[in-house]
Amino acid sequence: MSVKFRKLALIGIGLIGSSIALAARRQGLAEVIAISTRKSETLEEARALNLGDIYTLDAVEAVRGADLVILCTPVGAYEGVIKTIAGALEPGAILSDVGSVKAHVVKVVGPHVPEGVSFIPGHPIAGTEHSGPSAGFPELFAGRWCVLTPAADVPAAQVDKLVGFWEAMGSHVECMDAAHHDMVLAITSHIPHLIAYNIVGTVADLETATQSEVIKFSASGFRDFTRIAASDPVMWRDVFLTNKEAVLEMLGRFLEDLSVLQRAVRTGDGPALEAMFARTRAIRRSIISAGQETAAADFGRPHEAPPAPAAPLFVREHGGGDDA
Ligand SMILES: NC(=O)c1ccc[n+]([C@@H]2O[C@H](COP(=O)([O-])OP(=O)(O)OC[C@H]3O[C@@H](n4cnc5c(N)ncnc54)[C@H](O)[C@@H]3O)[C@@H](O)[C@H]2O)c1
Ligand SMILES: O=C(O)C(=O)C[C@]1(C(=O)O)C=C[C@@H](O)C=C1
Repeated sequence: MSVKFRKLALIGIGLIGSSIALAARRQGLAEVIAISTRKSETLEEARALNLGDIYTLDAVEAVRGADLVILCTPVGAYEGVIKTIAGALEPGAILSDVGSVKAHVVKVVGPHVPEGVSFIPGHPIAGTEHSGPSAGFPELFAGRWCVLTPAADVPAAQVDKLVGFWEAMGSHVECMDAAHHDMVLAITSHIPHLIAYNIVGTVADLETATQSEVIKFSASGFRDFTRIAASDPVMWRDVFLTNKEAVLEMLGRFLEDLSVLQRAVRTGDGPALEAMFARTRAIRRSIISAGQETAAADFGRPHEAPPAPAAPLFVREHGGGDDA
C-alpha cells in the first residue's frame, strides 16, 4: 500500500524524531514535515541539519493541518504537550507517539484526544545511547520491530495507514495491548537498562584505585554495560517513573533468579552454572538468527586483527605447552 501524508508534525526532535524525519523524507512519506521542540537551540540544530520544512517552537502551529502527528519527546512531557495541541488536532488526523512505555501514554494522552482523531500509540524498538537531533539516521528502523497499541474503536484503515508508514521506513509492525507491551519491554529493555545503570554506578562508587583499574581494564564485559548506561537520563527517568508496576514485577523475578545463581556460585554448583550459561548462549544465537543482532564480536569496533605487540606480552619462564 502506498502511504503519503499531507503534513507530518513531529513534536520533539531528538534521536527518534530526527530519524523519523530523515526516513520519512527519504521514502517520500509526507509532503511537508513540521518540526516543533521546546528549546530554540534544538530547533536551530534541526534546521541546520535540514530535517524538515517548517520549524516552530509553537507545537500548535506544527500540528495545525497535520494528518499525522507523532509525539517524540520523553514520555514525561506528553501530558503537557497533548493539553497544548489537543484543540488544534484536525478531524481525520492520526495522533501517535514513539514512547518506550504504553499504558501510561494511553492514560495521560487518551482522555484529551478530540473526537474524530485516531489515537494510535506506537513504539519503535530501535535506538542507540545517543540523543538529540544530530543523533538520528534514516536506517534506524530498518529491520527493527515497531509495536502499535491501537484501541479497539480506532478505524482499521487508520491503523493500516500507520502500519504502512512504519513499514515504508523498514520496520516490521506488530499490534498488541498496551499492558502486554509494557510487561514485555520491562524485561527486554527496561530491566537491562536498570542493570547497566546499576553496575556502572557501583563502579563509580568504588574506591578510587579500584575504579581507575576498572576503567583501565574495561575492554571486558563491563564495556558493553557502559554503552547502555550512557543512554539519555531524562528519557530513562521517565520510563521508570511510568512503567513502575511492570518493572517491579520483572525485577522481582530477576532478583529471584540472581539468588539462584548466587547460591550456585557459593556452593560451587558447576553443573547448575553450566546449564544456565548454555541456555542463555542459545538465546543469544536465536536473536542473531532472527536478524536482530549480528554475530560480530566487539560490536562497534574494527574487526581486523589487532597489530602484533612490539614485545611479547608475557614471557614464560618455562617453555612448552600450547596455551602461550
Ligand atoms: N533513545 C532510544 O533508544 C529510544 C528508542 C525508542 C523509543 N524512544 C522513545 O522516544 C522518545 C524520544 O526519545 P529520544 O531518544 O529521541 O530522546 P532525545 O532526548 O534524543 O529527544 C527528545 C526531544 O524532545 C524534546 N523535548 C523535551 N521536552 C519537550 C517538550 N515539553 N516539548 C517539546 N519538545 C520537548 C527535546 O528537546 C528533544 O528534542 C522517548 O519517549 C523515548 O522513550 C527512545
Ligand atoms: O540499543 C540501544 O541503545 C537501546 O537501548 C534501544 C532500546 C532498547 O532497549 O532496545 C531502548 C529503548 C527503547 O524504547 C527501544 C530500544
